Parts: sequence; structure tokens; C-alpha cells
Amino acid sequence: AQQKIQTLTAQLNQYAHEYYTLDAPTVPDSEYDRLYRELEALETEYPQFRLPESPTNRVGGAVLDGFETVIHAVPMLSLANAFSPRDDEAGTFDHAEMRAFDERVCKDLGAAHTEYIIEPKFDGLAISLLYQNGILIQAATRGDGTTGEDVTENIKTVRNIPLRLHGDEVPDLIEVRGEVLMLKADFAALNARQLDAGQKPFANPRNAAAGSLRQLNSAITAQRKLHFFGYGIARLSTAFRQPENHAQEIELLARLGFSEPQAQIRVCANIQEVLDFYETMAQQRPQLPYEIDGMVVKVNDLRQQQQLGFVSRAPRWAIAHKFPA
Ligand SMILES: COc1nc2nc(N)nc(N)c2nc1C
Repeated sequence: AQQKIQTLTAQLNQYAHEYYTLDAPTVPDSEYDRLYRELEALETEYPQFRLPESPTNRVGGAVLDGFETVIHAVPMLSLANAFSPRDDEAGTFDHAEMRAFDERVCKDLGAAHTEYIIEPKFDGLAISLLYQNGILIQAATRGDGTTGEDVTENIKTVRNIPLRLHGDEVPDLIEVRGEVLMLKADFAALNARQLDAGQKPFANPRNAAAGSLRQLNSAITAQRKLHFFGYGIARLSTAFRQPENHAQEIELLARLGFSEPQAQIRVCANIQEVLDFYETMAQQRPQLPYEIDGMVVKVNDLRQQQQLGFVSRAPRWAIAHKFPA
């Protein structure tokens, strides 16, 4: 029975990965449901053999009376904003703040230019996912950046978040950062249900995602069809091959079983390419299946990020006022 439970769990998780993350199912829903019911019956009879990554977690059921707090080992920072007011006469965006950002970065790096990576700025809720030996053991909200809320039970119901990492070489520890959001279509369907039930509709997908994640009853979260996009790695065990740049981080997340946000990520050789792609994304935005409230531009090389991170992490509230030498 233990062996059967292990095989069924792995098989069902693979089918779910194909369906929810790759959008390429290989078996009909009836086959998935048949195997799922077989696993459920075995887990009921042999609860001691139920695995932490069992797909029976996806339906939720834990009702908490509050959320535990989690102290982030690596602070969850937010992003500085560079607004680009639209210069309507020219019909393009004023990119002065982006050029100033590029100048500051290149000056701090002592380089004439640097490689950037540009990706959609997901408009959802920042989440941290901690995996040990490939198993999802904790999920936390950003909170104030240092202390967040433990939302592990709710996060287990998000179908495109792997409960066990994919591939045969998984790190013994990895902390994934990303955004939980609600796809536009799922948001519209939810609000239609809310109105049918005579309940208040949600103002926007971001609020709907936040409200769904803050549910103390994870069975309600499970019905809300949340979606996750990873956008960074906060911790990775040193024994594992370290990505050199952000593009490799995104590739690693895809290998480990996380959804890729289609083709909206671009490596750019310089800031001008970034600005051109920003214009393209501004056009594509209404067609995207999820809300974005801008683009995030990151220095691609991780060593350069550390270097810059050091400069920008210097206390902003203190400055040395030196006596003349
Ligand atoms: C490095 O920190 C971040 N990176 C991000 N990347 C994308 N694509 N979207 C976000 N919302 C986002 N948010 C933060 C805090």
C-alpha cells in the first residue's frame, strides 16, 4: 500500500504539472479523477503513508484561527518605481527616470553599459516559498518585509505551485520568491459567482488574490484558482550549481517545475533596448492573461546585483559628514 501511494502520488503530480503548469495534459480528466479517487481511498485506509506532496492537499480543508508569523531569513524588499509619464504629443513615454537609473547603475559598476533583463511586473501578492529536499515546507507573505504570515496551507491549493520540485537533481534547500495573482478570466468568473451569490464583487484581481490568500479556511482558497509566477531565488544551497544571472534563475525555476510567464522576458544589451521593449509591452498589455502594472528591469548579472545591492542597501537614513582632511 505504501508503494502504491507513492506511485499514485508521483503519477498524479506529474499529470497535474502537465495540466496546470505546462498547459499540455496527456491524460483526460476522467483518468486523473480515477487515480485521484484510488489515492484518496488508500490515504484514508493508511493515513500514515500519506505524503506531504500528496495532491489531496490541493482541495484544502485546514481551518486556522489565525496565521503564524514568519521571520524572513532574507528580507523581502519592494521595488523602487520609475514612472514614465506619457508624452502624448510624441505618443511615447518619457524615459528620463530610466536613463537616470541606467547612469547610476553604470557609474556604480564603473561600466559604460550593462546587460539588463526586463519582465512583466506582476500585480499580485509577493510570496516566499521554502523547499527542503524538494518538498514545499513553508510559504509566507511579505508582511513588512521582515515578518510575514505563514500561508502554507493556502498556498498548497495553488495548482501551479509544485508541492514537490521536478527533475532528478533538486537542491536540498531553495527559497523561491514570486507573486501570487489571479488570471483576468478567473477574476471575471469569480466576480460573476459573487454577484450570483448576492455578495460584493472584488475591485480588481490583486484584491481578489489577497483576499483569497488571507482565508483562514484553505478550502475557500482552493476554489479561487490562484496562479503563481516565480521571479527570484532568495536562497539556494551552496552545494547546488549557482545561476550566474537572472535569466539562468528563471530557467532553473522552470526546470524545477514552476510556470514560465510565456515570452514576456527579454535580456537587453543596454538601456535603449529596455526602453524599446517597454513600448512593445505597453502595446501587448491588454492581451496578457494577467494584470501587470509595469515592467521590472533588473541588472542581469547576479554578481553585479550583489555589488549594487551593497550600495543601495547602505542605510538611507544616515550619512557621514566628514571634516576636511
Ligand atoms: C526583485 O524584486 C521583485 N521582482 C519582481 N519581479 C517581477 N517580475 N514582478 C514583481 N512584482 C517583482 N516584485 C519584486 C519585489
